[in-house]
Amino acid sequence: MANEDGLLELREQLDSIDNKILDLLNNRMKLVHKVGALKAKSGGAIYRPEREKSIIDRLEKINNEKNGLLNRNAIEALFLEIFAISRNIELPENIGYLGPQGSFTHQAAEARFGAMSSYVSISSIKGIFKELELKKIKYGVVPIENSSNGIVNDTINGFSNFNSKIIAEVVLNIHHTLATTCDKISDIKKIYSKDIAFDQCRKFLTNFGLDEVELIPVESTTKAAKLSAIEPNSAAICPHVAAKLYNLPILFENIEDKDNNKTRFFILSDFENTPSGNDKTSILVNLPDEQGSLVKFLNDFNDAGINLTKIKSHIVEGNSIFFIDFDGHKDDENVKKVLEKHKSSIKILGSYVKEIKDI
Ligand SMILES: C=C(O[C@@H]1C=C(C(=O)O)C=C[C@H]1O)C(=O)O
Repeated sequence: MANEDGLLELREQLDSIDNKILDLLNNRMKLVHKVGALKAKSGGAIYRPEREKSIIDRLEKINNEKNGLLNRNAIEALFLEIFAISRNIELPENIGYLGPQGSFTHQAAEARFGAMSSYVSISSIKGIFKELELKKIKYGVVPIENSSNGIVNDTINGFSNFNSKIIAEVVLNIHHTLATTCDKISDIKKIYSKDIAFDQCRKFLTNFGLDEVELIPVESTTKAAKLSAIEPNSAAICPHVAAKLYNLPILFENIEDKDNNKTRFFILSDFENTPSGNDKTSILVNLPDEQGSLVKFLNDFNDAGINLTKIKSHIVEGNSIFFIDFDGHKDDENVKKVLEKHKSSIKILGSYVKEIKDI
């Protein structure tokens, strides 16, 4: 009983702290509302990733100085949700993601825009670029590359044909699950998934004798979960969110062969970020078909002290183009000069806060 009394007392203290947190959050939302009104007057962007990053950096620093119990991940999880709710109070805006519902892109969108936002599932990457251009959505979330399968061609094509800007990147660890209503692995007679996911889970399938059962490729892992949920003796290889969506029990988690399977996503919109001090820039480059043109181009970056972090070649309508990432913001003095010199062969896709995780 003495213990129980102690519990009641602690719970009273927690209740009183929660009441204060609620009051503080409401005060914060009142200020956010005023920021929204100012932005409405000036036409300023609602989502300011560089400001959000600087808030999280500041809070992490204070937390560490005070030996707080929270780590960066916890601070980020709490505050990204607060920011997402704040943005909805400033102005609710639609977010389009490459669907279907429960896809990894949906998961990436939720990681940045939180639970309260209004999401639209769009069935193709081109469709996302189109909806952005028509202003039917304010933000679009698309995959750009995966550590096992490389660059996503449809996204590069979208950048060549449309003018949306990259305003943020999100890197997700990709985990697959084996989800099924079967109690035993030996009851599974067929498995639904996307062909890429079968490839990424080969070892697991062989080790559990599942390479002999029928593997049925479908267009999405969400569809795989949906089909398996209603079909006895079947299973799905799908993300956690997709299994949850169809109440499909998860038999095994993290069944992918490589445990560092990551996908990088871009958040697209119609505005440009101001520098945050820790940015990356992405460009598309279409160089003249002459000897040494790529070497000369890259040398100019080197001479300006710019660190190139990625270069991938890609074919668009028979032309070879390069997708390049480098450290820095397009408005940094050294970057500006190089971009200006090559402006006829470059398309700037956006400058955005660099994610800590990389692929
Ligand atoms: C309130 C603002 O708008 C948004 C919400 C933020 C917040 O809740 O702190 C921060 C940046 C913006 O994404 C702002 O720009 O200051």
